Amino acid sequence: MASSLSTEMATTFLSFTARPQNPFAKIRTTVLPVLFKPRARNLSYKTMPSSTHSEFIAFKVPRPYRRFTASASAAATTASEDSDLLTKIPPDNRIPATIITGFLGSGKTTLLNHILTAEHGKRIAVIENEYGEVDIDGSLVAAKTTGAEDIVLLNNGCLCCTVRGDLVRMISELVSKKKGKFDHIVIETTGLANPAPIIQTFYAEDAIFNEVKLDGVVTLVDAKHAGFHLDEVKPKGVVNEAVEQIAYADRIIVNKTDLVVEPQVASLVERIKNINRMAHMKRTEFGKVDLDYVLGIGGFDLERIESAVDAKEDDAAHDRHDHDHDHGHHHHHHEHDHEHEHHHDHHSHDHTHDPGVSSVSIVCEGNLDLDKANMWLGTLLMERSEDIYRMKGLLSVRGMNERFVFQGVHDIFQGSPDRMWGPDEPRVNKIVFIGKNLNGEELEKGFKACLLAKAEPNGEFIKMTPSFINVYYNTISRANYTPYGIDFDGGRATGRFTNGRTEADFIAQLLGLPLPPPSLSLKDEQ
Ligand SMILES: Nc1nc2c(ncn2[C@@H]2O[C@H](COP(=O)(O)OP(=O)(O)OP(=O)(O)O)[C@@H](O)[C@H]2O)c(=O)[nH]1
Repeated sequence: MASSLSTEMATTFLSFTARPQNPFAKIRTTVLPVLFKPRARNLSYKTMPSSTHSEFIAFKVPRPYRRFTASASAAATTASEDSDLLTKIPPDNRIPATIITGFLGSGKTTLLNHILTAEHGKRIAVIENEYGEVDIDGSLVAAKTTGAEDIVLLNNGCLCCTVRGDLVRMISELVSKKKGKFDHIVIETTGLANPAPIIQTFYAEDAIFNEVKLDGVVTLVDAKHAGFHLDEVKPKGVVNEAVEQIAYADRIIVNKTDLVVEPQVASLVERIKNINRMAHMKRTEFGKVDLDYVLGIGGFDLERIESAVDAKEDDAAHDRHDHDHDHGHHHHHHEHDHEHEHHHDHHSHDHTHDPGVSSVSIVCEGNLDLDKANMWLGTLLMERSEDIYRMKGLLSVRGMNERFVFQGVHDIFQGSPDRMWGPDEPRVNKIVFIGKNLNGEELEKGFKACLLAKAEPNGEFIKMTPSFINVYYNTISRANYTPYGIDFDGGRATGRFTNGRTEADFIAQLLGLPLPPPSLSLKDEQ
């Protein structure tokens, strides 16, 4: 039972990968729509009209997509063996793509050249985005003889704005014409690019999503000039690209360290950490890093989540109250630290003077109630998806023997089961949020409210009153699967959110009426 249940959860979580047609669209959530949009069973992908107040997407993901959202773990495959769903998760064979970003002059092209000239045996296709009519960087990038199969230039606009469509076309063309001839795509953005829309392109566009997976975002930071750009106060509504580029990074390279003294680098590093605790950071001169530091990062980078959270805990232990007002801003820079029940429970929150962009991490032991988590996350994304730049985490879900890992970029949410929890391993949830004006206490409170009471053992199902019946909606909580209905006549899961008969069934029996039909058998006109 546990394994079919976990498969079902996994399937539903996997299908949370929403790919809105317009990544700039204000709010779209991958979670809540399921509660709002009934009868979506025949849709492969549907967006409600944008004129309605809620731009929800409801979709039932067709099988082929599942393979792409899962980083198929052995555990997931094993767990699915006796299920009619996800019986086998094929390996993710999509072509990895790396985005190299960073402010003007930070060393992107230098790093790219390093990648192209190094020995790594990979055949790399490069997409170079140069803003302006004349292709300057193109001629600076190591030529084709270096091993890059293709260097494609997009030089009539910025990738994140005007030429996003070109990027989609270019990647599609690369894939359709040259598939098999290269192993990796590297995209260098302009120095003024906001990475968010570029990242979203990898999820939002079917043509790309089905063939290419985003491997990671690498951000170069100029050790000498970054502070100045981070300080820059932009007009209301205008993003500070330097901050955004750091916030979305999976890897941060603090470059040009030869131009500054150590304390300057150290203070910049601290500042970067306040914006993004999740990314791994390295200091370099002329972008000289090991190539596996920038290529082959892998979407979830779980180790990073764990170490980000752990490092944060260490920091918090050493420095419970850290007040820092160095730029005359009235930001209350402080650490919140809450010890709850035992030492694992902790969240931390950094406020910085960098337009309110900061990281929040939550660590707490316990098992999640999926209905509650679904609702909480859905509501959170509905209300705050614009401000939540990135989130990553690993969760302990009731009834699921595997760790559930997820990541999100604004309203895009993607997750899959990971390895099994160890027999004696504490089931600790770890989440990191990066975003604007995050309230750590509120996030922690919301998350903790989704945990089961400690008395409820993992995997035990409690008789539930059917507050709603949920079969066709794309949600984690399905009433048409075991163990629901185990006490019903014939032990069938009938779409009743209960072990057996519902109040309506009892009333029907008392009145001598046939039992109300389970929602599974409802026709549209019913
Ligand atoms: N001193 C020093 N110079 C560097 C380093 N890395 C790159 N440079 C130089 O800095 C200048 C800009 O480097 P690029 O690699 O072109 O930077 P970029 O980020 O591609 O620049 P844009 O395309 O303008 O955004 C070049 O002259 C590089 O040689 C470094 O670590 N130290």
